[in-house]
Amino acid sequence: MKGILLVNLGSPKSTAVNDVREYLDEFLMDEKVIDYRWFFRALLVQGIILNTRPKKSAEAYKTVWTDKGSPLIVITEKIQKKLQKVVDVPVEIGMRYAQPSIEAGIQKLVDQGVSEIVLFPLYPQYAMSTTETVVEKAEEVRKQKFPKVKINYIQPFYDRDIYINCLAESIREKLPENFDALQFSYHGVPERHIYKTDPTKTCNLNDCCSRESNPSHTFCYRHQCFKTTNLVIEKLNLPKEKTIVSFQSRLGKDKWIEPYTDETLETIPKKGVKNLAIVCPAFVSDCLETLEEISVEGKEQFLHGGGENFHYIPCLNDEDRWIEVVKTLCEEKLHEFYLV
Ligand SMILES: C=CC1=C(C)c2cc3[nH]c(cc4nc(cc5[nH]c(cc1n2)c(C)c5CCC(=O)O)C(CCC(=O)O)=C4C)c(C)c3C=C
Ligand SMILES: [Fe+2]
Ligand SMILES: [Fe+2]
Repeated sequence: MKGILLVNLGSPKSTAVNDVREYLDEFLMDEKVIDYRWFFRALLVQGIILNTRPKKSAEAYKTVWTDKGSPLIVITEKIQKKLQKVVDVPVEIGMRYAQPSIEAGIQKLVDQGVSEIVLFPLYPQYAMSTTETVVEKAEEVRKQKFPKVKINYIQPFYDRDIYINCLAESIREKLPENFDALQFSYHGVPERHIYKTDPTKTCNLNDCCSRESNPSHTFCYRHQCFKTTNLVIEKLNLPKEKTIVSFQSRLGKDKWIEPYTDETLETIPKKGVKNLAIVCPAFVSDCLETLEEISVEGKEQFLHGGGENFHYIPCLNDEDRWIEVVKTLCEEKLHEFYLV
């Protein structure tokens, strides 16, 4: 029997500082996220970051937390429930970090008689710190705990027509009547991650990422963000000069991919952008990084820089048109089980 596992990043189990610390410890000690050798990673994460960040992050989580828990998990559960209504195989969720874990999700499917799983990492663009770590973790769990189970992974869908149409329509509906620019703010990654995962060693992180084709693009997160943006802009018929791409959520002292969202928000009002619409297409569900970092902090940065109107466009969340896309992508992979 077949089943579907939707995998998202995960959140702390509560906004208590200790729970946030435990979550950040698991997340940041993942060598696909902070890719230093164990000793240096432990020194940075456990010796420095975990001394101060959990308190600050817990405060931020408190501002977005709902009665039912973290927005990211609540929304992923809503996607699961809606998808379950339109497909005829069991659907479960698993988080890369904290609970409900990937292992718990697979166990629930196995308990329902599933032996062939379509696993959907809920990230449109490929990154070592998202897609790759999910696949690695799921394979580790499968080999250790469920050796008889087969898993088929859904690939990044950043340029798929069905996804682009869905994202463009969702943005179109929510765009305010008057805006000077539409900003696409993607989660950032350290530059080093892109060089590391580029098997062709051809990406220079400059104009290369915006070229139409280059062998490095399959694993270039920066290119995939540009591509999603360009395809959406085309669908929306927007002039390119009216759009901005930037990368948010930097952590630590390394160089991250540019341009940075916070700096952009502070400077664009001086260049004439007073009315801004902003969307975050690296996230399929709203979460701390969109609801707090962009909607609250980002808005302050923009207004502080001289901006007048800041309009945040929510993620796809559990919109029906997005559930249709999830269904189609899952069904494609479910069918592949019949072909092998
Ligand atoms: C959308 C894709 C994501 C990428 C790429 C990504 C890379 C990445 N993130 C960190 C550090 C942190 N990220 C945090 C939160 C967070 N990150 C993503 C997604 C991506 N991260 C999401 C969906 C969330 C929100 C989780 C939630 O519960 O709502 C955090 C925790 C919050 C905080 O303290 O600010 C950290 C830390 C790194 C280092 C990284 C790439 C190397
Ligand atoms: Fe992150
Ligand atoms: Fe690139």
